[in-house]
Amino acid sequence: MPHLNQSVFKISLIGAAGGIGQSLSLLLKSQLPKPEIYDKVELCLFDINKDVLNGVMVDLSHIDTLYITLKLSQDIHDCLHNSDIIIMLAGLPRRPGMTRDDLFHINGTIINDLALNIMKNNPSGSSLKNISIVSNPVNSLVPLMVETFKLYKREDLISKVYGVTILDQLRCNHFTGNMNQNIVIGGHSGDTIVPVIQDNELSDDEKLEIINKIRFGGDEVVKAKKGHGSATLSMAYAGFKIFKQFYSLFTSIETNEIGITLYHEIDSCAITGNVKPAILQNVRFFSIPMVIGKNGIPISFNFEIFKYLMNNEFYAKKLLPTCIEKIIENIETGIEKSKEFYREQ
Ligand SMILES: NC(=O)c1ccc[n+]([C@@H]2O[C@H](COP(=O)([O-])OP(=O)(O)OC[C@H]3O[C@@H](n4cnc5c(N)ncnc54)[C@H](O)[C@@H]3O)[C@@H](O)[C@H]2O)c1
Ligand SMILES: O=C(O)C[C@H](O)C(=O)O
Repeated sequence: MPHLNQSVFKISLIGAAGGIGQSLSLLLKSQLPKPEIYDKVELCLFDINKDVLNGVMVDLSHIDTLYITLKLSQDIHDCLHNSDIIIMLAGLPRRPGMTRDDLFHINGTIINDLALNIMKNNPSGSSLKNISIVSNPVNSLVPLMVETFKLYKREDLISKVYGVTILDQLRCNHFTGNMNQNIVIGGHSGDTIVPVIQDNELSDDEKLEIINKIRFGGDEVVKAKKGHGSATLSMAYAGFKIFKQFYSLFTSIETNEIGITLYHEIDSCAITGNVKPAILQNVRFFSIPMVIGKNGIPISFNFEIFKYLMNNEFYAKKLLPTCIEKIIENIETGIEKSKEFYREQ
């Protein structure tokens, strides 16, 4: 709950000096509306690249949304302490020829450190409501963080961890030329991305052509940037859509729940809603439409789309089994690594 005197809603951006970090900071500082149940918003920026971060901070500070203050954190503890939303953008982006899984070795270590620091700075009962992971590989980093919280018996944090997969939805809208008809579920890399194209006019081959454009949209950007990183601008725009929704959930009076599609643990026992389909029996994490309540935790998952998918051979026999095989492998990679880190600590 906000404090009575000058209550502050704190958003922490880790990796704020990077390509996504700069653009997303701009959108948050310039576009977030005044909070209704807090007096002000603090955008807390952290990055190991202090020189760039300082420049970004000074630059952004001239934007005249006076109810949003900026803070450059010198250390991660200061940035995470008393946070309401933590947005994780830190880590290596891909270069041409790399897969997202190739980033796991380095970004996995960064995520593990972050998980330990989140636990240190946000005791049970703290204001923390949301931890969103943008860094890649999302499919493995989310399980790594969730499992770390489990190993340290911080169950209070588990359901607040989300993987940001919305860029695939934007690409789906772009490549199909349709904003509302098709949803994207699964994970966030190659075959684990499952755009559900419900257009009876298209043959399976025509659908597959569009699906592959969506699946490899990230590669298209990496190639076009010629070694200068991966998607940053479209990611910042996509991320802002999600964070604006979370912000409204937590800071406005009227919004009591939000409907959103994110990568999350789908085994949480506290969840009600329609039953997890049999085909996902061994899948612990998946991106699926869900409803999130005021405390930042899913109220229900919506597996409705599986009725369509299981009656459609193209999805039931081809796309889903390949997605599931790969996503289970990615999840295992994250979980095994968290156990390895735990044993070493
Ligand atoms: N989920 C998605 O859809 C999606 C989309 C695009 C990019 N990404 C991923 O997001 C991540 C960031 O991408 P980017 O283009 O902004 O990269 P970038 O290299 O431009 O920025 C990353 C920033 O992280 C900082 N950093 C590195 N280690 C850190 C640490 N331990 N603590 C704090 N800061 C640290 C760097 O100094 C840098 O400023 C990458 O892993 C990329 O693959 C995900
Ligand atoms: O492709 C990447 O490595 C970045 C991101 O995951 C994307 O989909 O653009």
